[in-house]
Order: sequence, then C-alpha cells, then structure tokens
Amino acid sequence: MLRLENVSVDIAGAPVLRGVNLAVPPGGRVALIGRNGAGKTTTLRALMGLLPVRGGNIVVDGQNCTGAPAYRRAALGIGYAPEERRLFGSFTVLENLRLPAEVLRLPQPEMARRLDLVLTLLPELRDFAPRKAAGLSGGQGKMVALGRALMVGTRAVLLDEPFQGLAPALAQRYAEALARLRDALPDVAILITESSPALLRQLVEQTFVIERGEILDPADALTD
Ligand SMILES: Nc1ncnc2c1ncn2[C@@H]1O[C@H](COP(=O)(O)OP(=O)(O)OP(=O)(O)O)[C@@H](O)[C@H]1O
Repeated sequence: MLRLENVSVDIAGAPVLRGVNLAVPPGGRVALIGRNGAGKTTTLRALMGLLPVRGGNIVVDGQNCTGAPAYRRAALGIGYAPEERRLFGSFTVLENLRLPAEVLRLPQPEMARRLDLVLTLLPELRDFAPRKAAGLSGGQGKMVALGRALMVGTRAVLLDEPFQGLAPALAQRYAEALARLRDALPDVAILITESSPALLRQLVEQTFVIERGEILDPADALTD
C-alpha cells in the first residue's frame, strides 16, 4: 500500500501540494487526473522522495518513508517513469533498462530475471535494445521509461503522463502494454497521471482528481 497522508509540499516558497491524501492499494490501478500545473508531477516526486515534504507522511507498506531518500523507495520496489523520460542518451536502451537495478545492486540472476520479464511484457523493446537511447522517438522512449520503472517496480510503478504527446497508434500500443502488465503482474500497483481521464477508463479502478494542489472530493470531481 502506498499512502500520502495530508502531504504538503512547497516549491520556491509557494504551496504546491496542500494536504494531499491518496492511497494506492497493493495491485491497485489508480489514476491521478488534473490540469497542467495542478500538482500531479509534484505528487509523484514527493512519493518518490525527490523533493522535500513540508508536512504529512508518506507511508509504504506500513513503513513511514517521509524523509527517506529516493533510492530507499526504489529499494522498496517502487519504479518511476517521469514525464520527460530522462533516459541517458549515450547509453543503449539495454543499459538504460539495467541502470536502476545496478544502482540497487541487485544480484545478476535477479537482474536477468527482471529484464526477461520486462522484455516479455514489452516485446518491442527487444528490437531497440542495442540502440542508443538518444536515437529513439518520443513514443519509443516512453516505452523504455516504462520498462525501466518495471525493472525495480515490484510493488508499484508511478507513471507520469505517459500518453502525453503520443500519436494515437502509439498510445494504443502503450495502453495494450499496461493491460498486459495488469494481467501478468496483478500484485504490482500502478499510479498513473494524466490531464484527461479518457485514455485511462479501461485501465484503472479508481480515479483521484487534483486541482491547485488539493485532491477534490469525488462528488466535486467532474472528470470529463
Ligand atoms: N521548480 C519549480 N519552481 C517553481 N514552481 C514550480 C516548480 N515545479 C513546479 N512548480 C509549480 O508547481 C505547480 C505544480 O506543478 P506540477 O509539475 O506538479 O503540475 P502537473 O500537474 O504535473 O502539471 P504538468 O502537466 O504541467 O506537468 C505548478 O504551478 C508549477 O508551476
């Protein structure tokens, strides 16, 4: 279970998250919907330990991780695919996939097992595994970022606006990959942000709406 309890975050002295409460159950498929600037990326970055929290708690499987560094969250099995992909352009796709697992010093057999799983779930990654990440299209890069998150995300993956900027055919392939993921790894939770809920309807069971740094009451949250 991932849980944000009354989490507040300031950036450059301004409140960006105001008392956010949000829970993702084990294996849950949860969407966080909000307009540009509403606080979606900040919520994921706070969960990942990539920025300081002013108030509240971040709890992962009962452990309070609020002040813990990002690598500890990754070690707890949380993978993160940022909106801007953040791949290392001079590394191959395979090297990019292996990197978070190497940072966590996973044993080689475990790394090989996870790589095999990722390449089974996202078979198109096999085709560009030897290529430099710098040469990928935006859509291919998003698929690699999903694979990289899955290399360490044994409990949960956090996907920041993965459909943003994808051509319809690629968006369809990405959605199919998420559906395969749901079927093959039912225990891995997914928290996915988007500005519009339309693409996520088939993929999630629960939707939170964020507006100006606050989670709306479901009754007030008109998601269309
Ligand atoms: N480094 C920063 N310095 C100043 N303000 C920031 C910074 N990062 C984010 N913000 C502000 O925090 C608010 C929330 O940003 P956030 O990136 O979380 O929104 P978002 O919902 O993910 O939107 P988007 O879809 O545009 O990424 C915005 O008003 C943004 O301007």
